[in-house]
Amino acid sequence: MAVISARGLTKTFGEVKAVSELTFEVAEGRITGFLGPNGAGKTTTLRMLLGLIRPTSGTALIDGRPYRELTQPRRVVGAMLDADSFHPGRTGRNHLRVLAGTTGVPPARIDVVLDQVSLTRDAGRRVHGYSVGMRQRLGLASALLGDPAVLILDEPTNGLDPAGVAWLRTLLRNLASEGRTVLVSSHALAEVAATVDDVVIISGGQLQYSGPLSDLSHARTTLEDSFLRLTGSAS
Ligand SMILES: Nc1ncnc2c1ncn2[C@@H]1O[C@H](COP(=O)(O)OP(=O)(O)OP(=O)(O)O)[C@@H](O)[C@H]1O
Repeated sequence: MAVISARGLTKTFGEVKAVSELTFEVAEGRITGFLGPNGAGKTTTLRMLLGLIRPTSGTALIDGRPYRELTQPRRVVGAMLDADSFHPGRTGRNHLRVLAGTTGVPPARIDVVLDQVSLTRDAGRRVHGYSVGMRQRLGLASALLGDPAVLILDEPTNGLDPAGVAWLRTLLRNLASEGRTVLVSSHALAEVAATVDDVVIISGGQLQYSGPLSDLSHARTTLEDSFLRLTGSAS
């Protein structure tokens, strides 16, 4: 059974059909890139997977159940959608402490995830003084706090410097090799090509491709070539 599965997933906002009849699966133990041009419907899809908005029709399942029906959702799924949603007056460590308290995660996990994202040294600083990359790392730490089997990350490389991007690539690979399911949306196609096993590409809310990266990009065709062709965005 696929760990993440979308079946006929559709969302309309008034006149706008943001996501249309989307069907795809995301396998465990692999990194899957979720790609599409601006406005393609990626964030809307991720928000439906995470139970933040209700599909107009179709289903979004994690471990065979809608997110809202998972008994301990934070322990099953770690998500990073908006890395800028922290209380600015809290320190990084306090943010994680509050999150651990509300989600029933053992406090001992706080030091583990701070170390995992290399934020231990800055954990006592208030978030309003954090750089963009440090906020991204805190977002990742929050996603990892419940030691989840599934990670859903929206643009996690945003604001990371080149060393940070390389670090994230290794982190995601390690998480996948532990058997976790990793779904990552991104516009950074060269980085995606260097990181993922599978890709799901959408455009105009509709599925354009779902499958192994190796079927899309090879010696003469880059992921960017395929993306531009599949999404009709070639100029
Ligand atoms: N709450 C909302 N109300 C109205 N329209 C919305 C809402 N959320 C998203 N949309 C519309 O749905 C479409 C898909 O938006 P979405 O944010 O999912 O795209 P995206 O692929 O994540 O884009 P980007 O790469 O620019 O972040 C867009 O036309 C957007 O304007």
